[in-house]
Amino acid sequence: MFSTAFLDLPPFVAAAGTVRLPGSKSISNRVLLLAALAEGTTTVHDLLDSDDTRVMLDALRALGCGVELTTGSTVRIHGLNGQLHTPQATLFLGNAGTAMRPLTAALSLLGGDFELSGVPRMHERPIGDLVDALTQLGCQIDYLGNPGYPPLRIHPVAPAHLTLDAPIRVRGDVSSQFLTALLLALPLVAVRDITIDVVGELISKPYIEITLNLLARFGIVVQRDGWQRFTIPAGSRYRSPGEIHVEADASSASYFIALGALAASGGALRIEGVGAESIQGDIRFIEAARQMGAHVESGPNWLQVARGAWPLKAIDLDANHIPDAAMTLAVMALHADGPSTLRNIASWRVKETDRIDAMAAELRKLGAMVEDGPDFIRVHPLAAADWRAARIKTYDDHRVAMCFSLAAFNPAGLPVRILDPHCVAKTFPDYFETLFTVIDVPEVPVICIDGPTASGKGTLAVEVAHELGYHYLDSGSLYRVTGLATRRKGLEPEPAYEAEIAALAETLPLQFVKGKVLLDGEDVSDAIRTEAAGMDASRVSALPAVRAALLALQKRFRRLPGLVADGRDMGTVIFPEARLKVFLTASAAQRAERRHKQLISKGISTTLDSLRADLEARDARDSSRSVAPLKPAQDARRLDNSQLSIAQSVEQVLNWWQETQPFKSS
Ligand SMILES: Nc1ncnc2c1ncn2[C@@H]1O[C@H](COP(=O)(O)OP(=O)(O)OP(=O)(O)O)[C@@H](O)[C@H]1O
Ligand SMILES: Nc1ccn([C@@H]2O[C@H](COP(=O)(O)O)[C@@H](O)[C@H]2O)c(=O)n1
Repeated sequence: MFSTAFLDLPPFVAAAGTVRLPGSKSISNRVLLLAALAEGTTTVHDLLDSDDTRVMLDALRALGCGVELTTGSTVRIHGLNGQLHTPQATLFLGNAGTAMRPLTAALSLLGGDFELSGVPRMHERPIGDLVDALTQLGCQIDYLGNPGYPPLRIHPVAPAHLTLDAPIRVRGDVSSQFLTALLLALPLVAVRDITIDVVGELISKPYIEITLNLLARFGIVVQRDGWQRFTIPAGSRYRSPGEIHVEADASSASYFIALGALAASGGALRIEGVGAESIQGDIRFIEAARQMGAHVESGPNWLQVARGAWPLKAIDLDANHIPDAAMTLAVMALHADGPSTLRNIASWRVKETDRIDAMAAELRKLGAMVEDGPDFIRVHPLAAADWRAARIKTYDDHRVAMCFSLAAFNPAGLPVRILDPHCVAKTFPDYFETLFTVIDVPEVPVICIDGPTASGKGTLAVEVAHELGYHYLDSGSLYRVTGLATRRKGLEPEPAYEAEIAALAETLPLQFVKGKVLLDGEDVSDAIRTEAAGMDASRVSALPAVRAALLALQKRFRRLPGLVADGRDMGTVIFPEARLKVFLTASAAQRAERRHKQLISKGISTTLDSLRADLEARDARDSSRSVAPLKPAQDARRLDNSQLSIAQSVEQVLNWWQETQPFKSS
């Protein structure tokens, strides 16, 4: 997961391969609540691990429900059998509508004292229609902030005081989650038939189908009369199915379906975990994608997508049945043969953010012409010359972030910057990592930082990599480990043993794990950091065959979203095409002093004079060797950090990097 302030996506040219998607958020949170209310233990497999499921699990624990995390995505829930062990709790539900709405209904009926709150955006998401419906029943709920919105206080009500004989009326035209909440909760008190009447045209019907389907898995068979009336039969009781598997998220599939439809070549994109027989309404995104020209094949548990028509065909769609996935169509529409209109999407305005406003604003940043209204958005195609490199604001909305990652696929070959990429944690924490496994880019960005010993290259490179979310290559550690392996083999780091040492380097059993360097499984991080090890590294690094042996390994570090590499020849030999090369220096006196402090802090005793002599000798050898000598690349930017703090050096390099990017004016 990327927790950086932004993530830059280089332009995509192709996509191919296989992705396995995380579990559906809608199914995960419904299943968790049903399992908690049911009698018996439910083992939930393939549960989504995300912000929204975590708040639901925390809430269930706070309510006294037994939650056992077994393997990574399997959870065992010990059901409460409709009886609360803890009839008092304060629950923080983040921005999870799939937790806030059903828990409000269930806790109002279970009897107890509860306070439910969330992040500020949750307090702007309406819940009044659900509270009104529950109040008709006799539940007692107070608004602790603005009327009609969380936070809420729920007071205990005895079941005998609930009015269950008249139909409960609930609005269906703002959010289908209100009806879902009632359907999930009312079996708790079904001593007689309970009828729910939907007022207004029910939106997002497929989500209600998921609810009914899952209720049936837990023993509750709801009678449905069209989409206006639902009856929970008297005597309904939740019974655990024992084991239940969560399908992969069909809305998340939409980004990869779109990618397959957009990618020019590279073969098909296969999506595993969800298929044509999914119970999720958003699977119907496939129909819309096909309408736009995507070539989609499907099986029970997989999808395979390739580009069909190109440009894509413009679409005019009532997207009420696929509200979440339809956002992806808005980005695909940039590549269509005319304006595309998505209608009947008023619910976008009350989601994680006002999604109509958000999509329109960010599409305009890319250069697109967009029209929008209370319940529609119309997106005009974008010609290659009109695309702009944009910084995409994500509004703490996972779907905005994921949709706009697709803007990195554009005919102008422009990158896209996604601000606050961490918001994908709501439903797909590893979204970007998954994306990077299937896309092809013309150039993975690299920043090279070369310079003499103890100039601060490693410190600077690690910080810059951290800020950008890039990978990091400490190339010196490869020579250091080679030097150590040489000694352990009883060899001298001398030209006489060049072939043997190169053979060692070629097959180093080396791993980098959580900042540690492992040689054949042994943590050698400290052993390679002594000055003697540095000197051995310098000796082996002067051997041409050793340098050649380590070449391919270093190049393999260049992976998306980018790399910061430090060493002596990063800019001159390993990545000569890098857009930013920094040659970092500091006076010998400063460097010796820094290294002295560094070693003393690690409990290694040494003297300033000997250190300075050692580092000067090492620099002299590194600069004078015949292959890949230490020297600035012709196009390197020089940075003398003798008088700079680490933070100032980092800022300078990030500013230089910024200058190489086309985001300035957006
Ligand atoms: N700008 C700076 N100001 C003060 N101290 C710094 C600065 N940059 C780095 N240092 C400190 O100098 C020491 C050496 O830095 P670092 O290990 O990053 O150097 P290096 O160039 O990677 O060394 P080597 O080439 O030997 O691996 C560290 O203790 C680090 O905290
Ligand atoms: N790209 C590189 C990196 C390092 N070396 C040699 O390894 C020695 C140790 O490197 P540190 O950065 O960890 O101090 C260094 O003195 C160089 O001789 C190299 O040749 N090329």
